[in-house]
This record gives sequence, C-alpha cells and structure tokens, in this order.
Amino acid sequence: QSNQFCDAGIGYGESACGTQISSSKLLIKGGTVVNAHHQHIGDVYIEDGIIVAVNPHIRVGDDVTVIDATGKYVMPGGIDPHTHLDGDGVSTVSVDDFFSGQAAALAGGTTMHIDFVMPVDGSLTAGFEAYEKKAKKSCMDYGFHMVITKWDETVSKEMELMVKEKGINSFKFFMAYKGIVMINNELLLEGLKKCKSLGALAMVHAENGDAVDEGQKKMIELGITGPEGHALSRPPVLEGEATARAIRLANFVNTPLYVVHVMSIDAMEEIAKARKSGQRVIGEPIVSGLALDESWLWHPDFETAAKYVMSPPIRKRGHDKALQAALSTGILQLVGTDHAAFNSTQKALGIDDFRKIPNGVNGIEERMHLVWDIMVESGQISVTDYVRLTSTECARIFNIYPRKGAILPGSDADIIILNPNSSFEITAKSHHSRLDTNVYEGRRGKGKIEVTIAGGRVVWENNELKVAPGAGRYIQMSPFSYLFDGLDKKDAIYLNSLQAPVKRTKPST
Ligand SMILES: NC(=O)NCCC(=O)O
Ligand SMILES: [Zn+2]
Ligand SMILES: [Zn+2]
Repeated sequence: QSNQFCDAGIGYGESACGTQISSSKLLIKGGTVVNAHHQHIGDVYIEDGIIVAVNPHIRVGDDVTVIDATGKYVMPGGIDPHTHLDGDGVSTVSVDDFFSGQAAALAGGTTMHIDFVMPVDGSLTAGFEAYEKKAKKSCMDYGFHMVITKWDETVSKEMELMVKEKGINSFKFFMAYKGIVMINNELLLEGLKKCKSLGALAMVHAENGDAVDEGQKKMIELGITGPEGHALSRPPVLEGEATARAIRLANFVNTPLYVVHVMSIDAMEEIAKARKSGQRVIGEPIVSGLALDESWLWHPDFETAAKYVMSPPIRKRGHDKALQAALSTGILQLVGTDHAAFNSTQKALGIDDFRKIPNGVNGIEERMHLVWDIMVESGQISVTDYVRLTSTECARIFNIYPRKGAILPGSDADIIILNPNSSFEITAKSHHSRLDTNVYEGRRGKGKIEVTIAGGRVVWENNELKVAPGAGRYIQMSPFSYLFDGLDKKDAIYLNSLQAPVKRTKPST
C-alpha cells in the first residue's frame, strides 16, 4: 500500500506532494446512492466540488472523469465530531497534526472533522488564532469546537465573539482532569446559560474529576502504578454520576447537551432516561468504546497496555455491546473517535505512574471501516443508519446539513465508495497516521472504502492517497441548530407558571 502523502516532518511543499486529481467534473456511475433516509441505484454528477445532479442515468461529455461504482455503495463522506489534532496533552503534543491526521482520515473515508480548540492562557481568541495557524496545512474540511476552562466577563464576551464572528457553535466543558482543565458546577451552570443564550451546543467530558483524583491516589497508595490503575481509578460509576449531573443542570437551564465519548452503560442509561423524558441530550460513543474492552490495560507488556489509556477508560466487555445496542435503537446518535495520537515514547512518560501516560487513542482512519463491520456487517443497523451515524446526524447537530452529510444537488462533493464484498485490515505498518502503534492492530473486517472524494477531488483510490496541504477549508457553523427549535416555548410555559405569586397574609404582631 503506498503512502503517498507528504510528511510534515520531512519538510513539504506543494511541489513535493502528490497532486490532487484536478478534474473538476466527475461522474460516479451505477452505484447504490445512500442518504440517511433513502437509498437507490443511480449516478452522481459533480462539478467544481459541488454535487450537481443525482439521477438514475446521467449522460456526460468526454471531459468528465467517470468512476464505475456498480455493486458498491456511494455515501456521504464521514464526519468525525471529536478529534484532537496537534493537540496539547498535559506534557506532550499529539503526533498527528492537521495534515497527517486528515490524510489518515481521508484514507479511511472521513472527509470532515471537528477539532477541539484549547484556549491559550484562558483566552479563547488566542486559542482560536493558534488553531487557525495549526490548521493551515489542512488537506480536508474541518470545523472547531471551543473548550472553556475558566469563567469571567472576558470569557463570556469571547464566547459571543466565537459564535457571531468565528463560526463556532459548540463549547466543551471538562468535568474531569482536576487542576488542569476541570470546571466546577458553578462554571458549568454559567457556561450552560451562556450557550443557551447564544444558541450554541454545550458539550461535556463527563467524569467526576474530584473522585477520579481520589481514585488515582488510592491506586498509587496500593502500589498499582501500571496502566490497569487507570481503569481502576475511574470506574463507570464516576462517568454515570457526572453524566447525570450535567444532564440535570442542562435540564434546569433548559438547553441542549452533547455528551462526548460515552464509554459506559452507566452514562448511556442516564442519556436514555433523559431522552425518554423528552430532554434534548445527544450521546456520542466513540469507536474505541464500541470495538475494544479494558483487558488490554492488563497486558504484561507496558507499551501494549499503555496505548489503550484514554479517558474515560475503555470499559469491561459488555459495555461495548450495550453501546452498540444503544446506537442501533437510537439512544445514542452518532459515532466519533476522540483521535488523540501519542506514540510509544510519549506513552512511556508514564512507565512508573499511570497518571503520566498521555491520554488518547487513534481512530480517525479506522472509524468508518469499524462501524461498518461492527454495526452493518453484524446486522445491527441498516446502510442508511450507517450514513446517519457516521455523517448526517453530525451535520445536523452542528448545523451544516445539507451542505455536509448528504448526497444531494448543492451539497459539497464529499463522497465515499464502499465495496461491501472487499475487506480491510488495520496495521500500524500500513496506516497513514504518524503513530507507531495502532489500538486495532491486526483487525480485519468486511467492507472496504475504495474511493474517497473530498471537495470534488479524488483523494483516495487504488490504496493511494493524493492530498496536498492547504486544500482543506474551515467550515463555519452557525448557531441555533434543530436542537434549539421550540425550547423558548418550554421557557415561556415555565415563566407563565410563575406569574401568580402566592398571596400571603402577614403574621399579626
Ligand atoms: N479522551 C482522551 O483520553 N484524550 C483526549 C482528551 C479528552 O477528550 O478527554
Ligand atoms: Zn474528553
Ligand atoms: Zn476528546
């Protein structure tokens, strides 16, 4: 398999890179075109990066590049709602930047991702500018969420600026990582209120950070310093508690909530309960939570065990199956990756103390294949469901549908062609991430993404990547997605119910 993209580490320029196929007119012929609500056999015609027509038979001239998709699925490119490219760990920076991470994504059928911007010294503006710079080398489209780590008038004003001028429509709050980025209930409440007023989606990393801190100290006292201590120190109950708390506070404020990386039955059941009661809560499992179990953390080889350290931890067998079932029944709505790539040398920072192992696993390249294999091949979901969970629902939640997440006239030409009769194999040797390891090493499955088209250009074909830095665009996302529809009515009903204060007589003296 050729690895034909330019490596930022060895100094690249446009001329050194594989050039992206330049034909501005493409016809994808005879495939099964799948959208979230419908599938049919047909042709897709693309001009200048936009889908122009989707019809049973489209005739074109000689100047059009034709791709035969007979017997294959033609679907919207994946959108990964949760990545950390070029991301700051506590003591080290992840190895995949906006070029290598995106190249890997494209090889795996993902054509857009939404990354988390960390503020710089508490400043959202400085954080945004830093990520704008990091993302200059992008070879696919991307958007940003913004992390909130402190609260004051400046942060509140900057949130407004991010939404009104910078195209950000979601803010993330860490309920864990005590002493680093963890926020308390008071800040979470302020943040939820501000999000509501801006029509921005509040997102939470839901673990009880105080209890995690306690759990970590206990493990070290017991002499459990290896990667298994990571799982033992932050059990599912702490994820369930924080998820429940965030859900209740969002309910109190009457604003939608997005729970990132749902890893446990405990958290999933809180989301199920809230959704059943009518609350607008979105649950995002990630591919590692669907595909792996915690037993790896007990592996006798440190390097092997450490590569599975992420937070919340990958759980015991049984949680994976429950999360899959929750996806198939609509309790959970979309799948992310939380791609945060730290290599073996970086993971070895925690050789004597699991608390120092950088948190994060790969997934940006593997998500689309694994979700197909685990969910579609197993018969748990339909092909239309697959499109919804990997692309369309993300586009809807972050208000970029139908520009993204659909194969419709007028949509961006971000498309994959998947051959259900072919197979994939995952290895660190052949993957496109800069990581020297892969948590899915050796995994095989059915269904292979043979072609990826991003912005109307064929960037992955015949196991070859043809990408160039600078081709990706920043996608601005506007506030007030469908999740906000009608919320004001609930507020009005509540306010009306307060209009009749109780008339009390004063006690006679
Ligand atoms: N998840 C993880 O372990 N690392 C990335 C940061 C986060 O999302 O918590
Ligand atoms: Zn997180
Ligand atoms: Zn994350």
